[in-house]
This record gives sequence, structure tokens and C-alpha cells, in this order.
Amino acid sequence: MKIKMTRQSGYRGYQKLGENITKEKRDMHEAINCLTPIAPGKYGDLGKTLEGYNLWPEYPSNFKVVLENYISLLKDLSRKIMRGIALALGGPVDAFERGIAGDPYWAVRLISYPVSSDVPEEKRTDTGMGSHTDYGLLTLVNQDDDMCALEVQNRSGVWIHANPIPGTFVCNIGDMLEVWSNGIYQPTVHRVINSSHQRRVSAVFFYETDFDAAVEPVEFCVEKTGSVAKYEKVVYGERLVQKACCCFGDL
Ligand SMILES: O=C(O)CCC(=O)C(=O)O
Ligand SMILES: [Fe+2]
Repeated sequence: MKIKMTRQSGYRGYQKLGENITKEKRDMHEAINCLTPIAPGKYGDLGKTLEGYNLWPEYPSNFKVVLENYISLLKDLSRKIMRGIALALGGPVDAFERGIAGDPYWAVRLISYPVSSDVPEEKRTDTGMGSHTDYGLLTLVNQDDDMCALEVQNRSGVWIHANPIPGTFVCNIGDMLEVWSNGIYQPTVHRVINSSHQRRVSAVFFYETDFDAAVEPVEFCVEKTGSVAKYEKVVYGERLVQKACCCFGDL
């Protein structure tokens, strides 16, 4: 396997079925992971674990071009959504740009969830991906149109399907937006269960803050929420390394 995901590739490349771990349980999916390239030394010790460049399969030969174009379009779209969120929160339109997501870290996962009965019994688990929240600002999920497998938890704790609507993305809120907005935006708890008779494929784009951003509630959100910052400052890259390394298990 030429594009196998390893520690040496900074966790980029192909992840086999059962290699992704959520809350200490193996997820029943396989994926190709592409992450923002990080040149050696760019973020010093903070970025060491995730330094590296993406691994591209030989076939299809246009894979790299198509995916890089997709990433560029989704980065633009996410920036626009963040501008809308900034205005909705009563801040300046560029509130989530310079120093926050001026040079946003991004990730893409192309995920395949098999039909459960096709998986050898010892590898079978009950979730394609266990319940979690995403780490960054926004996630744009592009899912198969004809099947329901992504579930989100509503405020009463009930799981509901995020039914696909052709031509649309499901947009999840991530942990960093919760902090920046001082809790006004809450991250969406979600999971994937493919109980159908078809393989399910999703292309998931994560739009994050700058890798080295010190994330803390922004002034105009603090003012709106009792003038007390409810969250401690976190460095996004540190949080990502902690979370990503748990997810990718022993490689
Ligand atoms: O495949 C999906 O619909 C969602 C995947 C997901 O939640 C993730 O990769 O964080
Ligand atoms: Fe997720």
C-alpha cells in the first residue's frame, strides 16, 4: 500500500477498516485523510507530530487535482459561512479571519462505511463512527444522497438522522467555535451508523482555526453572554495533536 497512513506521513494517507478509533472503540470505516501540509519546523514543537505532505494515489490520475480544487472551493465556502456567523453574532464581518482563521488549518476525509454483513465478524462493530464532536470551526459533510446514516443528537439527547438533501452539505459546528463564541454556538454531537445494504461514502471537509491560534472567547461574544469568559484559552494545534493521536491509535 503506497499511501498507507503512518506516523511518518503526519497521519496522512489511507486508513484501513478499524484503524480509526473514537472513544477507545474501533470505527467500522476506511478512509483517505488529507491534511494541511506542514513543512518541517513551521510551527516548532507544536507542529512536529503533524508535519508532512499529502500522499496521493496513482489512480485515478486526476485525484490530486480534483481534490485540491474541491479543498479550495470548500475553504472559500467555509470562510463565507464564518463571515455570516460573525455578522449573526453581532461582530465585524472579518471577526474570524486575521489571527483566528486567516490561514485556516483544514482536513479532508474521504470515508467509506461498509455493509456490516460484509465485514468479518471480528472486525464488526455497531458504529461506522462513534459519537463525537469535531474539533474546529465548521465541518461540511458531503454524503451519499440516497441513504441515512449520519445521526446528530438534538438538545433533548435524542438521535435524529441528518437526512441527505441532494445538492447540500450538512454543516456541523466544531469545538473551537464554541470557545470563540463563548458558548453561543454549541458543537453538534454526531455519529454514523450504516445499517443499510449499501456501502456509504462521504467526503468530509473540516475548516479550522489557524494551527497556532490561541483560542479564547471573542470580546463581542463575551459581552453578549454576561461579560464573563466561560472558556480557558486553548492552543488549537495542541488540542488537535492530543485528539488526533487518540483517534489514529497505534501506527
Ligand atoms: O461520514 C460522515 O457523515 C461524518 C464523518 C465524521 O463525523 C467525521 O469524520 O468527523
Ligand atoms: Fe465528525
